Amino acid sequence: MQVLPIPSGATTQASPPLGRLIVLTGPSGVGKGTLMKALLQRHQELYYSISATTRSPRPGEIEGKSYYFISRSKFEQLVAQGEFLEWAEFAGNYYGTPRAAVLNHIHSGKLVVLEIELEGARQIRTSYPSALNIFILPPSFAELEKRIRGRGQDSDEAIARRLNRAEVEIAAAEEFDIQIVNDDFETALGQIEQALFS
Ligand SMILES: Nc1ncnc2c1ncn2[C@@H]1O[C@H](COP(=O)(O)OP(=O)(O)OP(=O)(O)O)[C@@H](O)[C@H]1O
Ligand SMILES: Nc1nc2c(ncn2[C@@H]2O[C@H](COP(=O)(O)O)[C@@H](O)[C@H]2O)c(=O)[nH]1
Repeated sequence: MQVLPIPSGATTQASPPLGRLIVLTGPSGVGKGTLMKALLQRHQELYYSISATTRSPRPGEIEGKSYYFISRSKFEQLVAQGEFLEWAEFAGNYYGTPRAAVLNHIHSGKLVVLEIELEGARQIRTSYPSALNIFILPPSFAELEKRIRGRGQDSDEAIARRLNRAEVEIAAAEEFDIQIVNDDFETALGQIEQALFS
């Protein structure tokens, strides 16, 4: 399995600095996407990997910007072709990180950020030990449920599936390099910035 090199800190003209893979994971509804959006607004040098999914678009989501929305058969074909860096089934749909774009940006020296669920984050941790893995926690389970419901974009059934899965995901937080509680938004964002840039 291919392992991404870690930036050495020492750079020469012959070998430009290599980028790094950053993974943001945590339960659905904890605020990963909102944190990611704010991070990308503040740091335009970051490259955000757009995932492929078999989930239907939510109102306002844009093809090629929010996700690449594809059929299950197309997704399975891409899996068979080795086109994903990682992939997983979550709450009844497939999600995956397109491999080529991520590797190209890493090799051109970018910090590449992924926002993915637990199983995919575990795959990245195994395949790319040099990746920085950040786990986002809610201040409480009740607040997590409030946020998922308040988002108002999933059916009751989808919310129930996500909350069931959230218990398993939260129990895995310590597997990752850094744990950040997204209680006060600006504090959590500052902690992510500190992890990335200091
Ligand atoms: N610190 C915070 N305090 C209160 N609400 C928050 C906070 N951070 C995010 N939220 C809200 O929580 C809801 C869920 O956030 P978001 O969609 O970013 O979660 P997510 O982890 O990306 O979910 P998913 O993994 O399902 O995509 C949104 O309505 C968002 O505005
Ligand atoms: N393993 C992967 N998980 C991904 C990817 N893209 C998004 N996700 C995660 O899926 C859930 C559900 O997302 P939603 O948009 O339906 O709410 C959430 O935890 C995302 O972070 C991916 O490429 N691989």
